[in-house]
Amino acid sequence: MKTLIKNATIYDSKNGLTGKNDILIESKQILAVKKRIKNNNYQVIDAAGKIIIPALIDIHTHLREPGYEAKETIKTGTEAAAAGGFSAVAAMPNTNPVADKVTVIEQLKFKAQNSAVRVYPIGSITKASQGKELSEIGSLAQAGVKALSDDGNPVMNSEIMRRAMEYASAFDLTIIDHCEDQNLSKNGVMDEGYYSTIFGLKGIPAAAEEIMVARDIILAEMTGCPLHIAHLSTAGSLNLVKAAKARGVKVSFEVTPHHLLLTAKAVENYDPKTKVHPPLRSKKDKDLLVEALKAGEIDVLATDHAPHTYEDKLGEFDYAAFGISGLETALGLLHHHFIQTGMINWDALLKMYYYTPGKIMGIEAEGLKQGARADFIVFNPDREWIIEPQKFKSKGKNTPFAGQKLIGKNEMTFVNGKLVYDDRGGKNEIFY
Ligand SMILES: NC(=O)N[C@@H](CC(=O)O)C(=O)O
Ligand SMILES: [Zn+2]
Ligand SMILES: [Zn+2]
Repeated sequence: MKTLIKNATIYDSKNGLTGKNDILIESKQILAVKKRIKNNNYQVIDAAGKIIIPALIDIHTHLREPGYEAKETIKTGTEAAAAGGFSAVAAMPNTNPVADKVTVIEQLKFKAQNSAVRVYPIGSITKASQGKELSEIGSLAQAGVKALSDDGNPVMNSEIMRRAMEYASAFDLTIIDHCEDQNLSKNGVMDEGYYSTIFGLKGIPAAAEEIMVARDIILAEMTGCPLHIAHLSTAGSLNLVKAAKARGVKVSFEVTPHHLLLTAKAVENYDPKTKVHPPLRSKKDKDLLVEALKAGEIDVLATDHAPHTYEDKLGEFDYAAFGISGLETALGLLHHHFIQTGMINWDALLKMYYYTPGKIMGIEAEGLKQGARADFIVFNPDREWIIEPQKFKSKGKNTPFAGQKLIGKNEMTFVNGKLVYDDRGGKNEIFY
C-alpha cells in the first residue's frame, strides 16, 4: 500500500527541500519527495498548512527499564518519544542493574524490538556506574552500544576517565559525561547564587560542572577520544568547549530545552518539578545558551527525559528526585519559543536534533530522500495546545512546563513508514 502525503511544507535543506512538496511512501521507504506527485490510486493524506521534517533523534533519554518500571518502561518511554516527534532515542544506562554488561544490553535490545520508536543502548563507563572499575567496554561495543556514559554520576577519578577514553576510542565510541564535581556539588539542590541564598537552599556552583568539563577536555585532547558533554548548563562550560573546539579537540555538547527556557528563579515556589541535574542556572547562563543557539553554536539538543513517580517528586525540595520529563514537550517548546519567534529556523533545529545526533551516535540519519527510511513527522505550526502532563504517554508527569500554552504541535509521527502516533483532531493515539 502506497501513501501519498500532499501539500505539506517540507524542510530538509540537506536534501534540497524547502517549501511545498509531496511525499510518497511504501512500506519502510520514501519512494519520492518532490513538488507534485500525481495520485495514482494511493492512500492520500492532505497535509496542507502542515510542516514535514525528519523525525527527531533524542540521544539523552532515561527509559528506566529494567529496575525502575514505576517511573517508566521501554513501552511508555518510546510511546512518549513517538508522541513527541522522535523516531529514535538513546537510552541511558542508569537502570537497575546498570547497563554495564552484555546481558543488560541484549535484554534492552530484545525488549525494544517492537517499540514505537527505535532504541539505541548506551553502555556504562564503569561497573554499576560507580566510577571505580571500567565496564567491559569491548564486549559492550560488540553488543552494539552507541556510546558510553555513567550519566546520573560523573566519573570522579581522572585516571579511570583516562583509561575509559583510551578504550572507548579504540572501539570508536564516544564518551558522554555528566560533568559534576561531587565534592563541590555535595548536598546541593539548586544553582548556587542569588536565588539559592534567597530561598535558603544549598547550592551547586557552576564550577562543579566547569571543572569536570575542563578536565574531560584535557583528557579528550590527551587520548584523542571523542567526548560529548551531557546537559551543558553554564556559560563557563560553553566557553571551555568553544575554546577546545577551536584547537581541534573532538568535543561536542548538548543543551536541554529546560536550560534554554528556565532559570533558578523558577525554584521560587519550592516546586520539586524544577529540581534537576544540572540545576536550572542563572539568567546570564541561560541568556548565553540562547545566544549560542541563535548563533548555531549548539551541537545537539536533547531532552534528558528523566521520568519519576509522583511520590519521588513529592514533598520537600531537599528530598525530591532530580529530573524532568521532556519527551512530550521538547519540540512544542522549541517551536513556540525559538522557531515561531524567528530565532532559529527548521533547518537549524534539524541539525541540532537530527543530523548531528545521528553522527555522534553513528546511527542512520539520511533525511527525506528517495530510498531513505520513512521516518518523519507532520507538525501543525498553528495548533494551540496546553501542556497537560496527565495526557502524557510517559509515566513521568514531572514537568515544570505544565499548564503552558504553546503554538505548534506534532500531529503525526512516522517510523519505518508506519504511522505510530496520530494526534489529528486531538486523538493522541499510538499504533504499532
Ligand atoms: N537529569 C536528572 O536530573 N536526572 C537524571 C540523571 C541525569 O541525567 O544526570 C535521572 O536519571 O533521573
Ligand atoms: Zn546527567
Ligand atoms: Zn540524564
